[in-house]
Amino acid sequence: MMEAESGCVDSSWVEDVCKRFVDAFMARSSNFDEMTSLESSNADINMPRETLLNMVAAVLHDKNPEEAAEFVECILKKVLQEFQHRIVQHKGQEMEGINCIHGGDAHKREVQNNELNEIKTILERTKVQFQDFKSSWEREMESLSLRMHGLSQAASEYHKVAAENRELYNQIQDLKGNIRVYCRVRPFLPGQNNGKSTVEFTGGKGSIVIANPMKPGKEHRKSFMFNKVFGPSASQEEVFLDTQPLIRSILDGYNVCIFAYGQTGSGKTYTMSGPNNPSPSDWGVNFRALHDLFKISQQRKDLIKYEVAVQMMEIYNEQVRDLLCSDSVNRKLEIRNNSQQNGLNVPDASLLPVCSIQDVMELMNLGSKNRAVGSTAMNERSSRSHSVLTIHVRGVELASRDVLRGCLHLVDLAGSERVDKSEVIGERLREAQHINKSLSALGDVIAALAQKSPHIPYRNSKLTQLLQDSLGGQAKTLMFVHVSPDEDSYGETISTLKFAERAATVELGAAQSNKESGELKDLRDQINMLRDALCKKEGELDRCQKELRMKNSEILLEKQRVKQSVSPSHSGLQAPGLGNLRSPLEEVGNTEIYRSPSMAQKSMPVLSLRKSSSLRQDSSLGSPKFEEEAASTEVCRSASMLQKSMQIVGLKKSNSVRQDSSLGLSRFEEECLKRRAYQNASSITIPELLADSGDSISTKKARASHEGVRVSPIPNNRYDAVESSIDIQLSNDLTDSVAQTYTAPDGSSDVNVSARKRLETEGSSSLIHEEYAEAESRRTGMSQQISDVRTSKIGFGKRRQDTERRHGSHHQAGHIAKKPITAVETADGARKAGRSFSQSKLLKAIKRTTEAERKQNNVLL
Ligand SMILES: Nc1ncnc2c1ncn2[C@@H]1O[C@H](COP(=O)(O)OP(=O)(O)OP(=O)(O)O)[C@@H](O)[C@H]1O
Repeated sequence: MMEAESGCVDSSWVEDVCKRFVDAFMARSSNFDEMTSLESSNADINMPRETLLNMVAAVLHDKNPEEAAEFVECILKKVLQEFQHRIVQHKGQEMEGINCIHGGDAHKREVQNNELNEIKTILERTKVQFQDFKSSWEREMESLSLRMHGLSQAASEYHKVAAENRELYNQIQDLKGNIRVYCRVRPFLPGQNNGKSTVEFTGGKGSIVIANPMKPGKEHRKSFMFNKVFGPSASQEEVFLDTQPLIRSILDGYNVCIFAYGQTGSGKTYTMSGPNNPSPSDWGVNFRALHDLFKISQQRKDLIKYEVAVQMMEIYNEQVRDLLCSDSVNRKLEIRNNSQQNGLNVPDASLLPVCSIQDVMELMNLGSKNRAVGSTAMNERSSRSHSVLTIHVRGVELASRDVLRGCLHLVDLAGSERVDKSEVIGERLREAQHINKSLSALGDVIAALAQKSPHIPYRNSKLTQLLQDSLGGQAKTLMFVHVSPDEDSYGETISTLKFAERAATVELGAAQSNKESGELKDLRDQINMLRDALCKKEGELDRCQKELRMKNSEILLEKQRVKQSVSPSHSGLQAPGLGNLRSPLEEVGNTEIYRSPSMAQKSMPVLSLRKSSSLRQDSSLGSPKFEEEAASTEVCRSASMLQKSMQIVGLKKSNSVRQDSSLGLSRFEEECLKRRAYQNASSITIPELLADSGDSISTKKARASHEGVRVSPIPNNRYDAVESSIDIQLSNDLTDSVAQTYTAPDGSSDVNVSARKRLETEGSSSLIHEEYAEAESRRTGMSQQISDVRTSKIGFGKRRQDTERRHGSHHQAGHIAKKPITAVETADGARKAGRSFSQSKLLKAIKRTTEAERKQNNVLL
């Protein structure tokens, strides 16, 4: 081996040395080869050989040969150690299993133990590290949660503030009463050009930008602002979400109107009702609103009791039709303006109560079937009428009994359309013209309202008439304006949005709740009740007045008839029709009427009854009691007649026959005797004439006529007296009695003709029976007296002398007739003076007197 010139070792020498060392090294490491008996292992070992050669060569090439051996050995040792260590590490895992199976030797076990210990140490270290990490993580989490809590609080505050803001905004809207406008863009329909849309932008804050497809460029874009804009992807639920607060306010007594406006086919019906046969997720505003109504009313059921009823109608060709009625085509309805009390603008339309959403769906299906729809080029199922679904809610607060009335109009307008585009003809064309006319009337109303014009032309169409309360009243009004995204509809879209923009500026004034307090309701009910009662009474009064007029005219007629019959030219003794001179039924006293206590009291003056405490308008007053009083009245009447009779015969009005309870019985009997004397005197007048001259009546009449003596039993002024008398019946009775007495010269005169007639005409009232009985007894008494006179002629001459002395001999017959008239007037006057009889005593007295008279007559006979 030779040294290099530069002092460096020769390369061949290096190579040789390297080789030897590497071989030695490889020999020492042969035990590893055994361990790795695999083929592949050789390749692995060959590799270090090359590497070792290179390494050793690299180390040795600048070393002296003396130091080389030592140096290389040292390196190789180190390399070997490292190699062994690595081999152990590398193979350790594989050997582990084998050592376990075969028990392994102690060394291996030791290695394993070492490794295990090492692993344990690592594990312990890792544990400690993990603990540290955990505690630091916990600390971090804690601080994070604190921060999160703060953030969530801030978020909730934000939501609260946002909700408050919205509420305040709505309140401002309510106060101003603006018509709220929500805009909805329909998606492209299957088959439509999806590529080009006129709607360029829709913003969450209510802005929408429409681009002109024919003129690109910024200047041809138009933007509009509304309360809310829903893009084509907005779901039915999203659309309804902002409508919900309005539904709640219906239950608080507000009137709400939601109407859908837009060109034909833009999605109005879809928004309001949903597609045909909708699933709950497709439900339109109508169903959702009612669903909410029932839900909220159910939640409030412990506080307020709600009743919900539904009306559904349509305006087709300017006619309002009931959609819930089978005969809707023929039944035309009228619209009443100016908020009716019950909130019904169309009171004649069917109003059906509903309790659940199912009821509503059934009714709406029925209504939809009855609605006028047709196919146009623009829409396969186009609504040809404006449909109005009205929900009436009435709630009664259980505690205060306050009444809330709310009403919701859901209006799906027919679509505006260009007749050339919709290619309609015939009936469809007529419908389109009506639709466009009414929509333009709506536009006029909106324009007038926006300009605060003094005249709002509501009456120009049925549609504006129907919406009058919602557009000009105190309702909350929301308009859904619909646009189609397709390019063809650009013109209609712009005009629709302009219309909506104008509508948004309309201020309706603050909405007002229809709440009626319980007390007010009671008072109103009372007023209504009293008004009804008053109407009834007025009706009765009218009827009574009519009857009274009729009776008065009857009396007048009767009076004229009687006047004619008793005129001076009429010389007959009999006064024809005198017995018919009757007072009206009420005036003579009908016991049926008197059964009513109030009528009894009223009738007391007629019957000369003293207002008795026992006959007060008291419900305890039994009719028998009254009959008793009425019977006493008859006694009164008899007593009054007695007075009259006494006057007729010229007796001075006696104080002893005062209408006084102190009337003594014996005194009364005395008076009765006098009365009998009168009766004798009065009843014998004509018989006396007959007996005196022996002439017949006709002869007597002829003679009287020749002498210029009027033989009229009742002079004309008698009737004036009758008329002036309150108790016309009393006078009539007396007149009848007297008249009948004169007409029966043979003593068989029927003095009770009038009573019998009354019995026939007025029915079998106990009063008339009594009267009849009394008249009958009087007749018997008079007949008796006539026959008495015939036989005895007691006192005739004296009475005649008295008569002649008072009235002169020429007027004997006339005087006889005149006396009763004066007597009647006097008796009436006395009665009018208000003196009353003690009824029961008088009744007894008269009975006793009659008995006494009868006895006396018998004696006389
Ligand atoms: N938001 C929407 N999503 C899906 N489809 C819609 C939507 N809006 C409308 N449509 C569909 O568009 C079509 C026309 O809608 P719709 O009948 O509601 O229009 P319209 O405005 O009521 O028309 P018209 O005034 O002629 O009655 C229907 O087939 C409907 O299903």
